[in-house]
Amino acid sequence: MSRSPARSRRATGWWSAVAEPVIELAEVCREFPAQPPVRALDRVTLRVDRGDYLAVAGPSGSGKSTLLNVLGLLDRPSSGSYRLDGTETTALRDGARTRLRGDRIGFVFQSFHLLPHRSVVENVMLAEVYRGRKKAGIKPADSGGAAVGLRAVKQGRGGRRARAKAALERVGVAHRAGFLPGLLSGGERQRAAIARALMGEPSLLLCDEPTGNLDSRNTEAVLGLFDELRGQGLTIVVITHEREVGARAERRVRITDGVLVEED
Ligand SMILES: Nc1ncnc2c1ncn2[C@@H]1O[C@H](COP(=O)(O)OP(=O)(O)OP(=O)(O)O)[C@@H](O)[C@H]1O
Repeated sequence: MSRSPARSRRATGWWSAVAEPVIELAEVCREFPAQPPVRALDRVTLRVDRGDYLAVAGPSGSGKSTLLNVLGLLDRPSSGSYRLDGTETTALRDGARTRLRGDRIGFVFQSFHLLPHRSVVENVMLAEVYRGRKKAGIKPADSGGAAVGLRAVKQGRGGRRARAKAALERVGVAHRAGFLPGLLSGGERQRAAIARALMGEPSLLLCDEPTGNLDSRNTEAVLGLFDELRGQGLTIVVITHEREVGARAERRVRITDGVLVEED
């Protein structure tokens, strides 16, 4: 589906004057070999603009994880086109896909995947190691917020710590930087995991049931954070079974048997 620039201007922020596509899926199919073959995504067409906040719902087995894997460049469509930030991804080699993923996409999962014996700030710092951004001379994508200056980047490991602290600041848990994850509440842990996802200033945050392990108060804190991040120009896609999470999103789509339909 294509969306008018006017519709995207509902979001606020300097970046929203012109709608700028981050995700463009066109007629994407993903089939898995089986007898008969499973069509987990069936001609999915979807455009998500910079600063959009999209919730994806659907019954078990409908194709949500497959969609997330395709959007996250963890899996390739069997056919169709996927442009991410203007780059056609389907024909890219594995190395280029990995680099694009590391530069542009942050992932948030239901279970926070924080290393229990590393402090919160070290967990966030590790994101850069895994992203292969150790040298980190790369200019962050222009999503505003906690971009740290070149001086910090040049400080090597110290720069990484400064960037991690800035990311923790951005999500409101800088005061827990030196703690082990086990001492944090569920909501604080998820915010730390979001800080880790924000390292490298991605343009797209892909979230799989991000509030599935949280009580209502912590869910509210994470949803408030998503609102803020979106206001800073981050694009957020959330897979969720939870009605209240879907209700907070600007747009909702539902997948049934691999077919994606936009809801009102
Ligand atoms: N690697 C695979 N090989 C074969 N079939 C697969 C594979 N991955 C997914 N499928 C099938 O594709 C369909 C969509 O699966 P998917 O995991 O995307 O659903 P989902 O909506 O995320 O489900 P859930 O909410 O239960 O996690 C299902 O029928 C599933 O069995």
